[in-house]
Amino acid sequence: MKTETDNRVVGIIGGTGLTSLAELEVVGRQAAATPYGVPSSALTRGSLQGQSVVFLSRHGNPHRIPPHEVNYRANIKALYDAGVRTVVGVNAVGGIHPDMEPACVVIPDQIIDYTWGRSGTFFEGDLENVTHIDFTWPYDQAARDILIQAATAHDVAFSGFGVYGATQGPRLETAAEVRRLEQDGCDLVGMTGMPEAALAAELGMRYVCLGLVVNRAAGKSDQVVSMEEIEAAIEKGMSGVHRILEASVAKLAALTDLPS
Ligand SMILES: CSC[C@H]1O[C@H](OP(=O)(O)O)[C@H](O)[C@@H]1O
Ligand code: HPA
Repeated sequence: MKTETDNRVVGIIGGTGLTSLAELEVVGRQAAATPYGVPSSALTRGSLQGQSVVFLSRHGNPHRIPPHEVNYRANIKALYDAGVRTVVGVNAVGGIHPDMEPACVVIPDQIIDYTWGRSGTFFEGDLENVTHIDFTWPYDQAARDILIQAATAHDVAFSGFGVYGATQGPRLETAAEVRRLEQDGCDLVGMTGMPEAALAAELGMRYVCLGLVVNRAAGKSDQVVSMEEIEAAIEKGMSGVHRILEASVAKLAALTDLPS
């Protein structure tokens, strides 16, 4: 597996419902190691629509690692070391905004972090300079535009905006917690968006979230959240995620100027 820097390699982090990428023409698998430990899964390098891609399964393959125990630093550093400079984080999310119905794709533009106790920075220890990265726009706008164009061109129902509320999990939220998230301005809720996005930014990588709404958030429908509902939405909506990924990877790789 190549390890030199290659801006043209796109990293895809699969989440719930995406532990592997069946359409990837696999050329190699690497059990990577980093100073922060081992990533959640082996890195799978392959070709997607002719584009060089590295795939990593956030919760492991099979899915065994809960959101609060994911080694986000190892995942991002392993992708970086594999030459990835643009990352698509695929996330299952709960819909808070009325338009965010199950099986709808969402490409958020903002995030609020409610997680705690996670190792959320590469800047620690004996540093010569304390570093405070700019994080005004957590998701890369050029990459967002590419995903939005792909969703439009391929007739995938999507929302091209939204504030992702990142909660600690692994339990789902109470209805009151979701009301508070809504009052804070959150449109969708998930458990893994942070610190993943911030760590990618710390390493100067482009990062974008491709969300799939798998349930209405707690208290936002007549029913409580069930795994059956979530599995049905994944079954229905994941094909749209695959279509967007296939249509986007080459364009994402062509984004050469990395964010500062
Ligand atoms: C009830 S599913 C919750 C699980 O799904 C999401 O994971 P991911 O973002 O990796 O797709 C959510 O964050 C939770 O980890
Ligand atoms: O409702 C939710 N809350 C938090 N994380 C989630 N991931 C999928 N659905 C949800």
